[in-house]
Amino acid sequence: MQKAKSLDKFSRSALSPLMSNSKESLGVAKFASIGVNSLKGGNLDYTREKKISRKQVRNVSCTNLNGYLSKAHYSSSCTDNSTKDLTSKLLGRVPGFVKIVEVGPRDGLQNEKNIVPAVVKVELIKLLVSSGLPVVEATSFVSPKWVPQLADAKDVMAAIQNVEGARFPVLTPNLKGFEAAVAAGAKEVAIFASASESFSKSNINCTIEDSLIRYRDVALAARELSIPVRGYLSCVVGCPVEGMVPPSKVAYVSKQLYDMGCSEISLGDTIGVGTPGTVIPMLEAVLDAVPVDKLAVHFHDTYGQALSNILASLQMGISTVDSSVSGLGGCPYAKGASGNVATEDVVYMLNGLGVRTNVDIRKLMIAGDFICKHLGRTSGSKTAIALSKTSTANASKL
Ligand SMILES: CC(C)(COP(=O)([O-])OP(=O)([O-])OC[C@H]1O[C@@H](n2cnc3c(N)ncnc32)[C@H](O)[C@@H]1OP(=O)([O-])[O-])[C@@H](O)C(=O)NCCC(=O)NCCSC(=O)C[C@@](C)(O)CC(=O)[O-]
Repeated sequence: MQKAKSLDKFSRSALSPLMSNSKESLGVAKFASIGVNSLKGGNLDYTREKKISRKQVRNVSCTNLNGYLSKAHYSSSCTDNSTKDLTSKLLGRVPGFVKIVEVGPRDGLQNEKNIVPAVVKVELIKLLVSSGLPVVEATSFVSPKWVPQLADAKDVMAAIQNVEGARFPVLTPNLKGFEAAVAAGAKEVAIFASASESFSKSNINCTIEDSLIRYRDVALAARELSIPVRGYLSCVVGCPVEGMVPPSKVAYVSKQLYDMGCSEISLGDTIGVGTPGTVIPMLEAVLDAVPVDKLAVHFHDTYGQALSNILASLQMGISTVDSSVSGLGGCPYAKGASGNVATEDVVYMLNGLGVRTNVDIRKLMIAGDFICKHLGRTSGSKTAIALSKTSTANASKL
């Protein structure tokens, strides 16, 4: 029901102007080419399009980049009615507010070979919180033999007990981890299943069904303490071993996580192979099983597709997006997995769409700068790189 409603609205508002048949999954691939052709072919007058662009550029230049950094450059500044119509047709379902779940301190660092001292992790968390991020995943209570980088989970949690302004969920793979997390002061936890058998085995050393049995125990224990549980689902479009993962499998495991009481289910493209052509059919299937307001998306950016996939997800009504500052990240048990989509890039896109996040991109860049300096590498965020090159005069106005 939920999906029918959401997709109906989705295809009417977002896809229908560009798709010949929104019922066909394959149409998604057509979507791009039909869209481009019709725009080029005369549905939109090319000259007028150029004028609009110039006007937008004027608007942007007179606000010294602020149009791109803090508000929609389309919404208030653009007065052309037909452009507004097209914009609202294409972006009509994009929510007005998106909750960003920052996973940098956990997903971003778990794959780092050199141990990052707890004090650096704590400072990173504090900087991220001060940028306005509402949720910062702090660490994992997993086996230190499996993920040595996060063996200091207890110390990190102890140091952020008095940090206010954000929630700090932590990963717990089993009851042992859950109990340790609660003892360390965690008020929210996350469990992590997979839609691929091979990945389940390599990441948590058990089958999908066995992991669900374990996670039901964790969910039950959490319910008794009124602790919210987020459910991650990995490999939602592709697995490093099995290749393509069928949407029906993703929908099945999502439903299991939802039924055991997960307050949110985060759909992870663990190895970043998805495109809107595979992500949309996957989301269609999941929306059959789980209400849209319980879903989050978690894209790695291996093939540079993360922002397109996020936009498609927003157009389908999803309003929670995971990302990692400076694009840090990767899963030690997913061969080929690269960094998460960079939080700075997500915030920049959302600002451009007029979507609120309450995140201050300048402060976010300070957090990114801090951790990149510590790791001795350049940022994986195109936005951070571009903005750091703007003149000091402009940067001070961000
Ligand atoms: C699940 C296990 C523990 C099974 O690992 P196992 O070896 O099958 O577990 P076991 O029960 O046989 O225990 C082995 C040892 O680990 C200990 N142990 C057992 N549990 C814990 C615990 N919670 N905390 C601390 N220690 C623990 C246990 O006490 C024992 O210690 P020993 O007797 O050998 O000294 C292991 O496979 C594990 O820790 N896996 C975690 C892997 C991981 O963290 N992966 C990355 C996160 S998932 C991800 O990144 C994807 C995501 C979420 O970002 C979304 C996406 O992008 O797709």
